[in-house]
Amino acid sequence: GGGIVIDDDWPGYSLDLFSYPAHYSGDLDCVVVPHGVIMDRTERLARNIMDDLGDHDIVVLCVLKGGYQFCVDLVDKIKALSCNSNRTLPMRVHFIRLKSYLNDLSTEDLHIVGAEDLSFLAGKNVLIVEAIVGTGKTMKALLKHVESFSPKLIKVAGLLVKRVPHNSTCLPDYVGFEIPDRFVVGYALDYNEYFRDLNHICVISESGKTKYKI
Ligand SMILES: Oc1ncnc2c1N=NC2
Repeated sequence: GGGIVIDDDWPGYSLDLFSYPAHYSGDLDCVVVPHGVIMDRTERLARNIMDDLGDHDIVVLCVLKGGYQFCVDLVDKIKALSCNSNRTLPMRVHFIRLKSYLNDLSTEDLHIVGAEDLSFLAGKNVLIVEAIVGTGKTMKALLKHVESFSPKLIKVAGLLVKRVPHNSTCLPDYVGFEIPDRFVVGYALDYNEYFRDLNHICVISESGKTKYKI
């Protein structure tokens, strides 16, 4: 399923109801997903993942940069489950870099850095962890690349899935939230490298886009 569905016409939470860095005041419109809700949803995703993949070595493939916070928290939740159950398994984490955004526009060229040799994936359960899936183009290219190293199976965990026009069918296997097609920042999601130090997932304001435009 698509996780927690946030409708297009939902106005979001007022920033006055939450704590957030003072240096971003005026740069954000609203809070879409508060940090606490992200953590609770991630805890349940961890259980679903363990139910499906918990029988064989897992290699987590963290897609940087935006995915690092979700990956840290998801791996922590999986570890917590592992040490409380007799069914434990070694889990490795590998980091790859996808760069495909300048300002808030997706650029055509997708280059995968740090994924040159993934031969250690052969025969493993691979969990690709990505913060946000839009058109699915990036995800599709990455899946094709990972498949070429013949893993035992590949699953994808996406914290956010954006409802975008002509989005490709490839939806993550584990979805945190389905959100409207608006540019969000926070929880390691950036706009020109800013807002990664924001805990909540928020919609950037027009003045914020102007302020940090490259
Ligand atoms: O909304 C977004 N915010 C940050 N980064 C990305 C987004 N969509 N694709 C990449």
